[in-house]
Amino acid sequence: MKKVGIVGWRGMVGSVLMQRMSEEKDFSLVEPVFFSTSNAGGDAPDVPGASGGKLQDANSVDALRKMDVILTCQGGDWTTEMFPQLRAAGWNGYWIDAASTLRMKDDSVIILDPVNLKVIRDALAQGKKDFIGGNCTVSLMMMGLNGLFREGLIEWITAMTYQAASGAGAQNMRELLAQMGAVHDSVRGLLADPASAILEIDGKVAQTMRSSAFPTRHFGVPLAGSLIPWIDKDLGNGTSREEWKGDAECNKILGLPAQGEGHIPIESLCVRVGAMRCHSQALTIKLRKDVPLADVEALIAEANDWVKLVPNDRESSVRGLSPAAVTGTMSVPVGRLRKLAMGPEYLSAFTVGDQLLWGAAEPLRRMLRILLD
Ligand SMILES: NC(=O)C1=CN([C@@H]2O[C@H](COP(=O)(O)OP(=O)(O)OC[C@H]3O[C@@H](n4cnc5c(N)ncnc54)[C@H](OP(=O)(O)O)[C@@H]3O)[C@@H](O)[C@H]2O)C=CC1
Ligand SMILES: N[C@@H](CC(=O)OP(=O)(O)O)C(=O)O
Repeated sequence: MKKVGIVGWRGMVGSVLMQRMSEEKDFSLVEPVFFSTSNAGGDAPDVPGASGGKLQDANSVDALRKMDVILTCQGGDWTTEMFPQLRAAGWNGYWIDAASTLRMKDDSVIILDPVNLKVIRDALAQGKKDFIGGNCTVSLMMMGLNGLFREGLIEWITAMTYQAASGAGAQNMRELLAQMGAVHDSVRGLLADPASAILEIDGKVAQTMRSSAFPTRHFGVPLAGSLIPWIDKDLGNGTSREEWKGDAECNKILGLPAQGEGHIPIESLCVRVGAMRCHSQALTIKLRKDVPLADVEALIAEANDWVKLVPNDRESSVRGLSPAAVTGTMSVPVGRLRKLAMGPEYLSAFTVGDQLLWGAAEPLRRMLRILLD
């Protein structure tokens, strides 16, 4: 059995990964070895098929190099620190990672097997060893539009995103809830009185959100009752790093060139909203040709086991196409599909997905399964 070193298992993405690996009985197929950056020597978690044992030191090259596979959700800083040391020490195992650090390196493959299994298999055949999970927004968009990508029908895309607090980390999810609570607390009395004036309530809410006592340590600004129209670093050219990833990662996942012929331009405007762990995206798609809407729907619906076509009517959309409906599930609904007034090649779509499942943990555990096949 392959020795699989699992790093970052108690973090937010790691916990979801552990959950999914348990559900799918992945632990019984490998010899799992758990690592910690903070508690080496402590008790390893109990998992089906491998109980007991002690946590190994995630900062020890000697301990890590005994592994056949390293599966990490520990974060980019740890990858930056440990990955080069391990490879320099001659370690030749498989590296499966959630962090963005190595995604765009020539030697690495961005993994999303329902979309790019061929790219992954070709890379394995070439002896590549570094397999990196994609950005959550990109992976979810590609799961939803899998059928159109597969048929080569997409000329370009613009994505307007509505990204959940979880994408910024566990502390940010907590802060969003603290902000919601602070807003509610500020008008609790007025809300209890049915005769109170809505403009007074609204004024108090605005005052609370703008006050220095409002909990904004992690987001920097209010998110509850508001939104944040910037995610990740400022690249200095009017785009955010999150927006840059849309184009760069999507093309790399598909094995397409970074620019020029064959490249699919993808423009984004990425926005943080007060959802917990589901990213949503409004997409405008330019098709390479006029394809009947019924054919587009069929291609989307049949592309993989998780995409779900939502009829473009009010009731189906508000019930089935929201973070509240999708959170904690593997489903990637796609709806609001219609041709646009700009011409028969222009299509609108809206998609939602859990950014900790298909957006982060799931592609990693599936990559491990591919290695075990
Ligand atoms: N958040 C997201 O949406 C996504 C994240 N990723 C990537 O995944 C990586 C990990 O992200 P994420 O899971 O959010 O990181 P977390 O901060 O939740 O966890 C990372 C590590 O922090 C340590 N830690 C310290 N205190 C705690 C605590 N109280 N509870 C749990 N862990 C703690 C743990 O290491 P130890 O046990 O060694 O102390 C843990 O493995 C990042 O590289 C990120 O870029 C990728 C896609 C999406
Ligand atoms: N940046 C994403 C989350 C994330 O971790 O992305 P990446 O894996 O590309 O760093 C978000 O905030 O929603």
